[in-house]
Amino acid sequence: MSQLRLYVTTDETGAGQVLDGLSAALGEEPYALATMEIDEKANIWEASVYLEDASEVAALAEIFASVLERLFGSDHPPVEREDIPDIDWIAKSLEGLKPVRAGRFLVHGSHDRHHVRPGDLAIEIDAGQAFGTGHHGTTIGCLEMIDTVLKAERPQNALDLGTGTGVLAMAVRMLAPIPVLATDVDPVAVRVARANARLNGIVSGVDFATAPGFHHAAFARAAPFDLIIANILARPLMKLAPGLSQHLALGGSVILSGILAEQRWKVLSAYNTVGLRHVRTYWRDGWVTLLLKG
Ligand SMILES: C[S@@+](CC[C@H](N)C(=O)[O-])C[C@H]1O[C@@H](n2cnc3c(N)ncnc32)[C@H](O)[C@@H]1O
Repeated sequence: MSQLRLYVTTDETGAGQVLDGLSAALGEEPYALATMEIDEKANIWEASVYLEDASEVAALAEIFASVLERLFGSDHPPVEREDIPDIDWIAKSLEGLKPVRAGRFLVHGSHDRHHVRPGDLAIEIDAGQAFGTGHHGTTIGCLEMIDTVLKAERPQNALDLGTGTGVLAMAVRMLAPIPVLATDVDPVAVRVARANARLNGIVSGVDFATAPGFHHAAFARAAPFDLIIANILARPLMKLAPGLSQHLALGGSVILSGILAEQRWKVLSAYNTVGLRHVRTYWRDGWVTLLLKG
């Protein structure tokens, strides 16, 4: 809904007096809409009232003028009007999300399609109800690690545990035409991931399932996995270590993220216990992404 602003420009004392006067005249509730706009450098003080219903503007302007007359006499500064256009705040916040490069991938919002260059593996994701726009250090770490692993290996299938927006499952699928199982404990994330895959032209090859950990029939059907990626937090990752190793093919690769640098030894120890060895670490913004081998 667009807004209107009625305001008067005075000095600091005057603006304070006008706000007090408006407060008394309008009562408690509308006063919530009365504010002070200050440009201290230019010494401009504006007492304003915002309203959303244009039909109230004449009545409000009259009240405003009577407050000014009482304070400053008939020669008071004029009440001015500003029409404030509608702003799509969601679109505005998306504009702030710049495209992210990680490995050969470019993760971008729909507003940034023009940044895609020939040769980019472009993944389009708009910020929404699931984690994974590509901006977090853990997602970037996983994308870098996926790129590294798929340059060196040819896995026959993959699991993306905690898929969020589906960004990692899509990344795998863009580099390797293999079946991918993408799961999340959150049904909303699964719905978002499925929609994102379709938006990116991935209409087959990725199975989505809502599941906490490994509790879903889809795992039994698809396991063992040659590549498992899990960007969850350190504590759940440690709990998932036995289940994860049971679903990993012999010699398979595991990418783990969501781990703060200081937590990495505990996570590595939990995975050493189930027979995985550490191969590589990627650091980003205080987060680490680990590559392990079964
Ligand atoms: C940090 S986000 C990662 C999203 C995306 N994979 C990425 O890398 O940007 C973690 C996701 O894991 C999901 N999750 C957390 N615990 C889980 C569990 N035990 N089993 C499956 N998914 C889980 C959360 O709902 C969330 O969507």
